[in-house]
Amino acid sequence: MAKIDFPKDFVWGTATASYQIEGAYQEDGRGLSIWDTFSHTSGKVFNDDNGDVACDSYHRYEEDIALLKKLGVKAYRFSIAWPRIFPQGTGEVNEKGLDYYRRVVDALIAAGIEPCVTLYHWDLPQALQDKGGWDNRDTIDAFVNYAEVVFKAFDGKIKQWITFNETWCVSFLSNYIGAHAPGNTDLQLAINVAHHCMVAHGEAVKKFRALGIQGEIGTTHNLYWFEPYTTKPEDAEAARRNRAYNNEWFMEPTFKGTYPQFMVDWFKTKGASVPILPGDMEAISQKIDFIGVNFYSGGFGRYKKDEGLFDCEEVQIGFDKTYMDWNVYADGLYKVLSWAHEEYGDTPIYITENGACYEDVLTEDNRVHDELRKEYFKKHFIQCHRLIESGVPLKGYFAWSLLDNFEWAEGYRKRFGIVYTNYETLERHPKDSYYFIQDVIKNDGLEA
Ligand SMILES: OC[C@H]1NNC[C@@H](O)[C@@H]1O
Repeated sequence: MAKIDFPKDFVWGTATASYQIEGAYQEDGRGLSIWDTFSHTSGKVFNDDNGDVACDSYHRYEEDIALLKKLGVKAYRFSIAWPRIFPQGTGEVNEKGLDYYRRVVDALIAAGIEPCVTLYHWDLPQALQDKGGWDNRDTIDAFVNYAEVVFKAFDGKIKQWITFNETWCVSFLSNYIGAHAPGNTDLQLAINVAHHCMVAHGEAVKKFRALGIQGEIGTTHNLYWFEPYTTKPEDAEAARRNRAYNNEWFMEPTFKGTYPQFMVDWFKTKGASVPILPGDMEAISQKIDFIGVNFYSGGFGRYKKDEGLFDCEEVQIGFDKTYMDWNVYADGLYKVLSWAHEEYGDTPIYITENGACYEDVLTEDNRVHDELRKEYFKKHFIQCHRLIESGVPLKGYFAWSLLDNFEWAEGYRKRFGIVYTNYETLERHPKDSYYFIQDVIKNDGLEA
């Protein structure tokens, strides 16, 4: 065992999202989001769980910030709920909604913690969905209007801005696979949504620059590492399509202003095409100050005719699995970020989410001995160090998540937190993984 050291300026943080932790879904003028509608529709979410109360962070944010301070993080990534700022998506600003985030941001700064804010982490105002949501290009302007109000309200206080979280989830998971809100299952619709979200990202970056807002802006994509199970060309092609679904489809437009042609051609065979208007690709590929990458897993696959969207089937090769049935594939983190750096250049990278879900047991003395989650973090920290050593501009890491919270369609049964949330009492109890990360931060590294 030897100690591996991280740079002193490496940014350690944790991440959450508004709908998953805040609760208070009708408080202080908040409008309904698509996730209120989806979770209140029976059968959509495990156990018909919803985010009405969640972790009640709307009222308990000071407890959360005390946990962050004790953890020793330099930054805290959270998202702003668009429906708190614009209950109807556009129109009248709800000052009480802004006031909540003013309280959170001021408390973080007082605790010496940098706020890192995601503008869109999936809670689209239902009023906009009623007019077509992200399929309607008007939503692009509504997003930029919302972004401008928030940029101006927090200019000089929030210095790291993320436009979108996981545009793949907003588009394909929510509008083709249908597992997330609003729950559509149409490939062309999903491609439209992905495109309009990326245009909205670019237009918000242009607005950020035009207003001269202090700080840095980027976006977050969830990248996945997926390799061919054999050296057969058909397996390589199938795996490449499956990987590009999460990766190139979003990274190519963001950094090169074009869609990957092999995927455009593939989608054409499925009867779908990208609704590009003049200026869209130039907007999408606005220079960004950093790229956020959420990484959880990866795998291996091979060609199988008519299997899924890409004639590709996953091959199980014996990875350990998390409670989400995701492969524990830490090498995949090294591979995907090395690939991103090689393909897209030296834009600084932040891992804006990484973490694992396991079945946690709270002991009589309110401890959670989550050895598997500690192992997961340790394996991925080692890969982060390997990436830095290899010259990849990895600048920070945000553990998902600070708290057990509303895990979307899985409801509350799936726990990702380094702090256990008792959903009956809303008490928070740091898990062993919290203390593990606290040590890593304190010592700028770990024994590996
Ligand atoms: O599934 C775990 C996380 N993945 N990325 C987006 C977050 O909102 C999820 O909880």
